[in-house]
Amino acid sequence: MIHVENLRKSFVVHKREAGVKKAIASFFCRKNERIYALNDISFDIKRGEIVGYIGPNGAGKSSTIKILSGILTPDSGICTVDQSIPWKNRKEYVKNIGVVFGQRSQLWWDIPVIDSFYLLKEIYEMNDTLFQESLLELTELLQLKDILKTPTRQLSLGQRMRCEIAASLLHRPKLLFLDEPTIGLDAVSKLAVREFIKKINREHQTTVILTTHDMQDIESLADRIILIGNGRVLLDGTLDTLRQYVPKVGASLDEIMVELYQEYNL
Ligand SMILES: Nc1ncnc2c1ncn2[C@@H]1O[C@H](COP(=O)(O)OP(=O)(O)OP(=O)(O)O)[C@@H](O)[C@H]1O
Repeated sequence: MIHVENLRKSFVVHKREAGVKKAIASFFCRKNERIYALNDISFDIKRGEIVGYIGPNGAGKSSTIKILSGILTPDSGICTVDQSIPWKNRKEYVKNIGVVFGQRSQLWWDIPVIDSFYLLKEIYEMNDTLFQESLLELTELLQLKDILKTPTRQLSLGQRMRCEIAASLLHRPKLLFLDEPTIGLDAVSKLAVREFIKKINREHQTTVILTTHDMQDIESLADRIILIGNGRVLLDGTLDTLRQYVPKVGASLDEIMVELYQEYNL
């Protein structure tokens, strides 16, 4: 379903120097530097998989998700999702994907959630029957009934995240990108989100790519883990593969990650 080969992405950033004098000098004479967010990433993902895409801060996880969802274009490399190139013909492409960025909202801030859903219906060009079916299913599964008429800005984080996930799935995409979907959620909301992800994967064979720093998300959801660091794939396997790398009896997944990051100098 997803084929990624030798993907590279760099950004040109303004180089800032420490100290007031150097900061003033660099204001008049800008020095730029190129940083490599993705440095040769390759992987394939099959339909129906739940993949945990993990790595330390700045590893390149969000950049990959942005390329896969067509928001960013890479410098070079191949990236296809069901034969489509994500950043080409985006209007059609987005009908097949759902995206949740835990740190950002795709809902309109000042209007009731249900109105955002109606706007998304138009954007995805959904027919009335499919929209009503989907809305009913998601409202029930994510317990949205009492919050649909509330403007997004008045929702708690947990309520908003349930609405974000519903918004990403209204048009029944085959592929779902979740970028830190449980960030800041309490234990009850985290469990509810995890259960919901398992359910839609099981019942609709939705392929899920999940980035998170919460190793319990990974433990509960991911069949497969792709660990990246400094824009490269460091490990691609199951949780057991990860555990075998650090054969320390009784080590938690967080401890294993710390050891791995140290081993790879991340
Ligand atoms: N728009 C941008 N302009 C400049 N640099 C960027 C931009 N987006 C990302 N980067 C840089 O690319 C690298 C990878 O960033 P990215 O956000 O993909 O990492 P990440 O693995 O998602 O990190 P985190 O876990 O902190 O969210 C970082 O060094 C980051 O500073």
